[in-house]
Amino acid sequence: MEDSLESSNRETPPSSKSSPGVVYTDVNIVPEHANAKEGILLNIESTISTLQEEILTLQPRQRCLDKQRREALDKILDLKGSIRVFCRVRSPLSTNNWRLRSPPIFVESEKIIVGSAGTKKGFSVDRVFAQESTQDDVFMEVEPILRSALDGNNVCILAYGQTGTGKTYTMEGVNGEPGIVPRAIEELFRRVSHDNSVPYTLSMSMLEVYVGSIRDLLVPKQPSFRTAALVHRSNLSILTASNGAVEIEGLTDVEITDFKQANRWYSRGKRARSTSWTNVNETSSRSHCLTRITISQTSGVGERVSKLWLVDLGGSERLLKTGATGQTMDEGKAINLSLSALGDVISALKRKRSHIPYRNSKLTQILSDSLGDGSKVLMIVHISSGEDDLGETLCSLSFAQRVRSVESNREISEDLKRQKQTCIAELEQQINDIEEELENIRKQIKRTHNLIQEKKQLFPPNDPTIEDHEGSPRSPLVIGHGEITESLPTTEKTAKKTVCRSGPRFMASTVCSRQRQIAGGEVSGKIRTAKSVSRSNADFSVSQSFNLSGRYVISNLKNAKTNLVKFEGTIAKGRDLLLKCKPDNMSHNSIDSKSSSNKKVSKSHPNLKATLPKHRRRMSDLL
Ligand SMILES: Nc1ncnc2c1ncn2[C@@H]1O[C@H](COP(=O)(O)OP(=O)(O)OP(=O)(O)O)[C@@H](O)[C@H]1O
Repeated sequence: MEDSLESSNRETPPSSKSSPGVVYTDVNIVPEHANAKEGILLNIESTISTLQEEILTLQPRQRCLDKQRREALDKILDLKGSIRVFCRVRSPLSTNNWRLRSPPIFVESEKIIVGSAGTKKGFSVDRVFAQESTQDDVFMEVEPILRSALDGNNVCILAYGQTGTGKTYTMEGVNGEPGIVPRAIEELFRRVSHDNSVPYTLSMSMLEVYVGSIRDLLVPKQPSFRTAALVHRSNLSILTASNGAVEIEGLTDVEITDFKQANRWYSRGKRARSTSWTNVNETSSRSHCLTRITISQTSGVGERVSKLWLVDLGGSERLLKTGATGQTMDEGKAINLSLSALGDVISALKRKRSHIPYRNSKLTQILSDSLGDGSKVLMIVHISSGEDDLGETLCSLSFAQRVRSVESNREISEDLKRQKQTCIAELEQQINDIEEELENIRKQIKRTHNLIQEKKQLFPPNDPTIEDHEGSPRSPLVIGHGEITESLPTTEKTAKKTVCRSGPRFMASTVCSRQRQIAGGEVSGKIRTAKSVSRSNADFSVSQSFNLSGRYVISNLKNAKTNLVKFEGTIAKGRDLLLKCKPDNMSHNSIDSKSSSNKKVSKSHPNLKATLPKHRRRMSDLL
């Protein structure tokens, strides 16, 4: 038997010993050399396939851990309560020698005691930030709720309080001490760029509710827009879908791709806010300012959209004290009315009333899908520790108490409180452990990806598919002059890039743009029939946005299709030729790649969320 094999080997002329998948372009290359190279190549192919399998085994674990993390976070937020109230105290507003008097406010970690006229009154909140608290301290407590927004829940963070007590300071911050909004955006980007398991798209809108009207703060300022835009920005109306989802007609919604860009938009919005001078604050906000970050994530089960509302409420004020007259007084009255409506809504939600009075103000109407079931609400009540502000401080704390009413009515025992805290601490530890393991998995996946890339670099970067496409058939492996050319050009990852992500992750088309692209004429038709004072402006913006995103998506799909045709053709040839060399490996690779690239195509066709608004304008191209 051995003899016969040996003799057959001896008898076989060198040329016929070559693999059908190998072309010798240099006549001087001896077949043994070629065989050795072929062996190396197959070895590399096999290593790549092992590495790819390694990634495939890590990914389910990653998903499983992520699910466990979400569940633990949900439990924490449930234990803490879906509507929470913090209180931030600042030094007295008035400059009247306040240091000489004893401050009327004493703070504990979850309680504020106000002493007045010989009596003391205690108010419980979820967390108190004393005067010396920093922006970091506040953000640390806020941060977990942001994770909840990334997990798909609607989240609402509101700054409430007497005028001049630091609401804008907490939300916006000042130079060198950024507030919650910029920090939250930065944190979202940090988390999103870290998480390679799900593609996210973020977009941003800003509006103010000013004396009962809604104004778009991000409306573009190009001269051609000016007249229409001025009308438009103060005449937005609220639309509520049958499932309760809320949208604001014609509100500018910009896709944000990184923190810097988002910050530029945020600065633009801040500049457009209505502020004026009052006795207590030189730049008093005369409106409620709402920043909305829309988070869309695409996973195997479809698209999930959540909203993060960051709200700097107008100051609650005693009109006499602020010295407001005329327009400023009207603004103050409007602010007070809508704050009272907000208190009613939150209180009704806490008491699980069947009727929630959302429609009593524009503010509560806008936030109606982000205050109720499944949403997380955080209200930061601001107070001044000055004696002169005692009246307002008591009002604000009573408001806080009302918002927390149900829980504070049945004060839980110390024992139960301790148990709850232990449980929360355990869950937090669990989350930390999970995040540590997730981080290791992410690193491992990244390392493996890099290794795959390194292995691939052993193949020169020629693109054999181009020649195939042009009718010059090419064998999958070309060995000549010591060169090794990769025959299977497209890996799972590059296929994914071509089809799904020809731009950076955040540049992926948004739900709305994709929806518009598919719904096409239907969308513009709907917008045209919508009642809007600046209808022509809205139409223009929408169609402009549609054309841009439509062209972008269509060209991507065309490229993807062409690449797939090339890819499949090459794989078929490669498979036929290489099956003889190493059938198992090759068939496995090619089938894998093919099915995964098919998946990418269907993935690039988004699973549309029908309830999403079709009228939002995307202006990222204007930046
Ligand atoms: N905790 C704080 N530490 C330092 N400075 C603060 C703090 N809180 C507020 N300030 C400063 O006090 C001034 C008034 O604060 P801010 O404008 O944030 O109040 P506000 O509650 O938003 O008022 P309004 O309701 O009138 O808009 C600002 O100059 C702000 O920088």
